[in-house]
Amino acid sequence: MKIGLYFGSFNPIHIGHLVIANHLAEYSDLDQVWFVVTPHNPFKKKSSLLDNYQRLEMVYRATKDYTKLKPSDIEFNLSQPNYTVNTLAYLQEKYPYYEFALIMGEDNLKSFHKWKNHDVILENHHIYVYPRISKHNPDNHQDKTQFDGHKKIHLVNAPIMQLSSTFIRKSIKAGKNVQPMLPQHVWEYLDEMNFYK
Ligand SMILES: Nc1ncnc2c1ncn2[C@@H]1O[C@H](COP(=O)(O)OP(=O)(O)OP(=O)(O)O)[C@@H](O)[C@H]1O
Ligand SMILES: O=C(O)c1ccc[n+]([C@@H]2O[C@H](COP(=O)([O-])O)[C@@H](O)[C@H]2O)c1
Repeated sequence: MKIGLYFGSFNPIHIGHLVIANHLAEYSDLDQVWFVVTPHNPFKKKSSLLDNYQRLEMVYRATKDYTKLKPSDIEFNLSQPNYTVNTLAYLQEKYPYYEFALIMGEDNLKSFHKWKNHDVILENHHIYVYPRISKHNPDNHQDKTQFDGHKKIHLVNAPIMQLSSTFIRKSIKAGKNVQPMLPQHVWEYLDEMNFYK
């Protein structure tokens, strides 16, 4: 079975994440997509981050109606900050019969050379890259990366979703209605818990 791993803070998970994951589960050779909730992204500050289990709960609620999409708390008990190479090694040992691939936006591919042991990741795993307009490159002219044409990197024609968790958090704080940007069950939970206000 081929599993695509979609790593993120998911603070909160939004419909952009869900559309991408569903596209990969339905239109690529991946059998399932796992949302791996990262306790601490090595490149991000921890402030404004909700508790791990609250972010996991939102991912659980967002995915419970989709058989091919699953939440994963695998990084909660691994050492922090969470380096993807370590998580992949742990998962491969725990599930030796599964084939794990990475899912990332093309903006992330541009900084992939800075990830810990990225060469080891590429040696052992395929990466599915979907189009994404970078905050730093809004015209989206295609910068070359050292990974262009790499045989383990697969470009996927998923829709471009211009949403971010940061935008949603700021909007909630400013009293805006964010309901259409979130899966319904996530919005209900978030509203009930008064998150990000
Ligand atoms: N609108 C989107 N379309 C496609 N991919 C996205 C979108 N938003 C986030 N991602 C990607 O999903 C993964 C998890 O996202 P993450 O939890 O960091 O969300 P985010 O919306 O970018 O968060 P934040 O605004 O808090 O930095 C990352 O690989 C990120 O690049
Ligand atoms: O392993 C690394 O060195 C590494 C560096 C930066 C990011 N990551 C992973 O990539 C995920 C998405 O990153 P981001 O910055 O787009 O939220 C994040 O949740 C981490 O799991 C991993």
